[in-house]
Amino acid sequence: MTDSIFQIKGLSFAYRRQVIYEQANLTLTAPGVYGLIGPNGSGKSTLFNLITRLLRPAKGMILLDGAGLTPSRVFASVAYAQDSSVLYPYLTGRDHLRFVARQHGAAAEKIAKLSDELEVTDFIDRGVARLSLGQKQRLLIALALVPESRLLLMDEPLNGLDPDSVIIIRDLLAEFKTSDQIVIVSSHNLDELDKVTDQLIFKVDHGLSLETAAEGAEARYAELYRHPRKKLVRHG
Ligand SMILES: Nc1ncnc2c1ncn2[C@@H]1O[C@H](COP(=O)(O)OP(=O)(O)OP(=O)(O)O)[C@@H](O)[C@H]1O
Repeated sequence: MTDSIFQIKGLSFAYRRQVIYEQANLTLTAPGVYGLIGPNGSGKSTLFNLITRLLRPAKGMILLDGAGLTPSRVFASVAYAQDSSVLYPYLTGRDHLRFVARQHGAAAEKIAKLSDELEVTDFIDRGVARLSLGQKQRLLIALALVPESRLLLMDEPLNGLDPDSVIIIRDLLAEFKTSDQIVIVSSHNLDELDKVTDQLIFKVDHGLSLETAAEGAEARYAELYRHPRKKLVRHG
């Protein structure tokens, strides 16, 4: 019997010879918002792809509420706001939202509510190919929120967002602090992460480390990853 609600046990994964995870472990015991932090290319998107089974681990288990994440459990319990390449360029935002709502048996009013909250209503009937990066980003987040999944993964949700949109997402994430959903958000915007959570998951070496960074995400980031600047050699 375990009191973990989300657990990664002995996860190993490599792209050919590039090891990304080696015996990585992570245990989350409470719902809420968690920041996922690591430098470019360290393996954050890879982790989301492993959780959602878009990639298969070489070793290890990923458990949600004590049970392994099979494809049908991923469909039922995990929402993934990936990058905008998953959108169909010739379909509109409304087409996407209706499709996801139908797949998950969500009510039509949900689409209107989320469109309103994420301010996608103005461009909801426009083809995705004609949307800006920030508009696509807001649509992706609205899509991920349709099923009210137990586990919500957001890969760089603040990418390309203007300050107003950042505030919308920040307010939205704040609401998850008290819900029974588990939200894992990867972001390089450490100031924004600090505003929504102090529960941070750092990619360290080939593992994961859950910490409450009392001194803030940026200070901890510097300790973990920043290399001392090379001194400039002056000639002459
Ligand atoms: N399909 C793939 N085939 C081979 N290598 C890959 C593949 N996808 C990612 N990688 C490599 O794996 C490493 C981890 O990539 P990943 O996209 O998970 O990092 P990330 O932490 O999400 O990066 P970023 O912060 O830049 O988004 C990188 O070195 C990347 O080049």
